[in-house]
Formats: sequence, C-alpha cells, structure tokens
Amino acid sequence: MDKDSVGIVETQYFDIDEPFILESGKTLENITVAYETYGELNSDKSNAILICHALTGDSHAAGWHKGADKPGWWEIVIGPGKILDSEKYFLICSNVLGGCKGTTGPSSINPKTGHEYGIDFPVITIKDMVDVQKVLVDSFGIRQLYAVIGGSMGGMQVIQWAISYPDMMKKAIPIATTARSSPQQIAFNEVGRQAIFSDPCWNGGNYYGTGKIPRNGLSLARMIAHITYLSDESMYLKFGRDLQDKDEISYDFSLDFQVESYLHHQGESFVKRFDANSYLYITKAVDLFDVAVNNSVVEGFKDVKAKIEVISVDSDWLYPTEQSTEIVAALNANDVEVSFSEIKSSYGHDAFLLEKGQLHYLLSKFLSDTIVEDLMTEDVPTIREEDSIKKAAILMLDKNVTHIPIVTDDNKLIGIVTSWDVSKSIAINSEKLSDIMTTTVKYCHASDSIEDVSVLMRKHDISCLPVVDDDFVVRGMITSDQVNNPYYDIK
Ligand SMILES: CC(=O)SCCNC(=O)CCNC(=O)[C@H](O)C(C)(C)COP(=O)(O)OP(=O)(O)OC[C@H]1O[C@@H](n2cnc3c(N)ncnc32)[C@H](O)[C@@H]1OP(=O)(O)O
Ligand SMILES: N[C@@H](CCO)C(=O)O
Repeated sequence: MDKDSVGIVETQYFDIDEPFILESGKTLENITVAYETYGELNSDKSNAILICHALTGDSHAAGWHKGADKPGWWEIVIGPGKILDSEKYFLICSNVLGGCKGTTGPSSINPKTGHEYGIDFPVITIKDMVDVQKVLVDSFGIRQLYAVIGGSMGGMQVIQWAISYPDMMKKAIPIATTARSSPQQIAFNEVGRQAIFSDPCWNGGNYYGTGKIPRNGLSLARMIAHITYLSDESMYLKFGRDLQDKDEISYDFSLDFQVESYLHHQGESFVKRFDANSYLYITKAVDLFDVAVNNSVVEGFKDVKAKIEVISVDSDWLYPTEQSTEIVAALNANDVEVSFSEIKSSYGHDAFLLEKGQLHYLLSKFLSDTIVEDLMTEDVPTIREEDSIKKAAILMLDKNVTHIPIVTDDNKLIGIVTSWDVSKSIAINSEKLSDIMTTTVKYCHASDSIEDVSVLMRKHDISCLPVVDDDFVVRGMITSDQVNNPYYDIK
C-alpha cells in the first residue's frame, strides 16, 4: 500500500428515520446510506468535500478494504498530499440511492413486504440521490461544503447540488457530464436495459433468492456501455486487430480478437459486482436528468451561487465537450463564476478515472485556498489627488510600478492612476492628476480568494488591483502576474 493512500477503510452506514419523499411524489421508508469518509472534519466544519460517484461506482472511493486486491475507484486523486488531500479536507463519498453497495435500492428489503423490492422500488432521480446525500451531510453538522465533485453521473449530482442547494457549497466541479441526457445517451441506456429485460433469469425483476441472476443480460448491457466509455483511438492502442490466444482467425463464432475477449471480461467482472435491477433504476435516473426549466438550461441554472469548474475530455464521445460548454454558457448567462478546462486524453469518457496528472493540475488550481494576502505586495507607493502628474510619473519610474492608488490623507482609496493615464495626459495636455485618474476603482480585500480576484481581473481586463481593508485604507496591491503565477499553488 502506498504511503499516499488513506490506508485501510471501512464503509459506514447512516439511517434516515423519516419517510423520504421522492421527486415523483412517492415515499421511501427506512433508507440506509452507505458512505465512507477520509480525513478529519475541522472545528468550524468548513473543509468538507463531497465526492459523487458515477453510474456503477460506490462509496469506496479511496483506500483499501481489508483483504481487497484493488483500492477505491478514485485512489489516484484521494489521499494524503494528493489533490483531494485527506490531510487537508474531510472527504465524504456515499453510495447513491438505488445502488447496490449498501445504500437502499431494489435489492434492499421492502419493509412493507419483508422481501426485496425488485421492480416495486420506485423510480428515482438524480435529485432524489442528491436529497439523500444532503441528509447525510447535514448529519455531520456541516453548514456549507467546501466543494462537491464528481464525474459522469457524479457530475450530474454536482450540478443538481448547485441547483437544489445553492448556498450549501463554495465550489462545484462537474466532470465529463451534461446538463441533460442526450437522445444518444438515453438510447444506449435503453439498449442496456432491454438486454437485462430479455434475459429469462431477470424474471420480472424477481430473481433474488432464486439462485439465478440475469447474468447474460447484465453482462451484455455492460459490454455495450463499456464501449461508450472508451475511444476508438484507445481501442486501437490497447488491442489493434490483435488476436486473443490464437495465431490465426478460426472461421467460427469463437472469440478471435483481443477486444472481444476484453469486452467479455468487462461484462463478466461487472456481473460479479453489480445488481441488474440497480442498473435499470440508475440508468433511468440518468436518462431523466434535465436541469432545463421551460426548455432553458439558462433558466435551470438561475439560482446557482457556487464557483464552478467544468471539465470535459476531448475524446469523450458519450458526454462530448459541447455538453460541457453548454453548461459553461448557461452559467455565464447567469453571471455565475465559471471556468472550463478540457482534459486531453485518448482514453475517452473514462479518462476522468485515469488522467491523474491533468486532474491534479486542474483541480489543485481550482481548489487552492490561496488568498490575496498570501501574494500581494504590501509596501506600495500612493499619491494624493492634488499631486502633479509629473510626480506620479517619477514615482512610477522610481518604484518600477504601472499603477498607483490615489488616497486621502488617512490613506483611504479614492482613485487610481496608471502609466497609460500618464501617457494620455500628454495627449490631452493636462497636468492635473484629477483629470486623468480613475475614480470608479475596482479593488479587493486581503482575505479574498485568488480565484475571485483572477475572475474580477479577467472580467474587467485589469492587470493590478488595490487591496483595501474594511475602511478603504490601502493595504497593498496585487497584480495579474502574481495571480497567474502557475507555481504558487502546486505542492
Ligand atoms: C465512479 C466510478 O466510476 S466507479 C466505476 C469505475 N470502474 C469501472 O468502471 C470498472 C470498469 N472500468 C474499467 O476497467 C475502466 O476502463 C477503468 C477506467 C476503470 C480502467 O481503465 P484501464 O486501467 O485502462 O483498464 P482497462 O480498460 O485496460 O481494463 C483492464 C482490465 O481488462 C482486462 N483485460 C485487458 N485486456 C484483456 C483481454 N485481451 N482479454 C481479457 N481481459 C483483458 C485486464 O486483465 C484488466 O482486468 P481487471 O480489471 O479485472 O484487473
Ligand atoms: N465507467 C464508469 C463511468 C461511467 O459513466 C462507471 O461505470 O461508473
């Protein structure tokens, strides 16, 4: 086990005692939520990050279960010193409602009948999954999450969190996802469901305890879906047209190619770890996901407050980059602080589970806690409104600065003069600072985050901001060079 792993972990369970009303209006009772946490919640409960898993993930995102031969599904990003640093953050991941890894789903016992729900389990939505997570998060006494993050269906949950609970998180990171499932995504899911339905062992969903499970149907569903998680290029790179355990093609219907063998392996491994009915319910929840209000994604995002980093994968043809840029455009239209990055990878959709280096770079920048005070220059020259432009010009040359705050006698900010303003004074033949100074000055505070300041600078095309305290007294200056220094937040 690597020293940058959270080590041995155990899944925990949380019971929701109250009846739970679903988006459909139906009620579920006795919901249990399986979850894992890594790291410690700090005293003011401000360092929690919720990790939302994808379609077939679970609460075991990191570390090792005793005796297991594989770690959690996002071990590459979670652990001491990693991007989701368990020494810095309190990380929570829970299995979704409808799942089969400890959270209540169709394979759970229906308290009304004493038997597994099967397809008596109500149809659930991404919003229901998020509402259940909210109860879990509340149970820790957390008033605001530092961030919510997830890929694919996990990204849908992130988006739903930002919409349903806009004050509950500072930052949100939806990866390789969409604001609404496309016809193509729904189509692939439907083919997968039909594969399960057509397996006689599915038996109308009543296969628990029969000794038979819809193995072939579920395996076929996964084989189809798994193709969509890869790219054509990654399949060439992995297999080419190489044959599996033979030197010549066999001219029958046995497996010839490595890619066939690989897909069978993916299907068979999946059947060992997943419940067919859960697959039906969760893919249905994905299909129903659509944040649009009155067919407008912009309207759907109107209440979002979190700062958002949208990430896509260039080779993802299942959740293509255009779906991420649709999210970005709709957030921009609502004046939400949003940034966008595209992972360059040949892996396809599943790149969000694999591209450690790029995830590290993108996420550490976005999650960084660096504030203005950490980077600003404190000892800055200032000037009075009544001073001459010549004095400003000399000060700029002496101190090697391009921006000088204009202050009152008690050092309160009233304006700013730039080297460009000084040049302008020659053109308009002026000697008075008051003729050329800007009085509607953009400013920031020492406690502001670097991301905030970076956005402000980009939005107004400003390269330098005065830093003031609550009384508008100038405490320093921060420049775009300081904000954009790529090394400041990389551990
Ligand atoms: C939140 C969540 O998303 S959790 C769910 C995520 N996990 C999954 O989706 C599990 C299945 N998915 C995968 O395996 C995904 O491709 C990934 C992203 C997780 C792993 O990708 P990679 O590291 O590139 O692995 P790759 O796709 O090559 O698969 C490796 C497996 O295929 C097997 N394999 C490779 N070639 C062949 C072959 N020719 N014949 C049979 N099996 C093969 C390997 O033995 C290995 O098996 P194992 O997983 O049982 O150890
Ligand atoms: N391969 C991942 C991502 C699918 O979106 C999973 O099975 O959950």
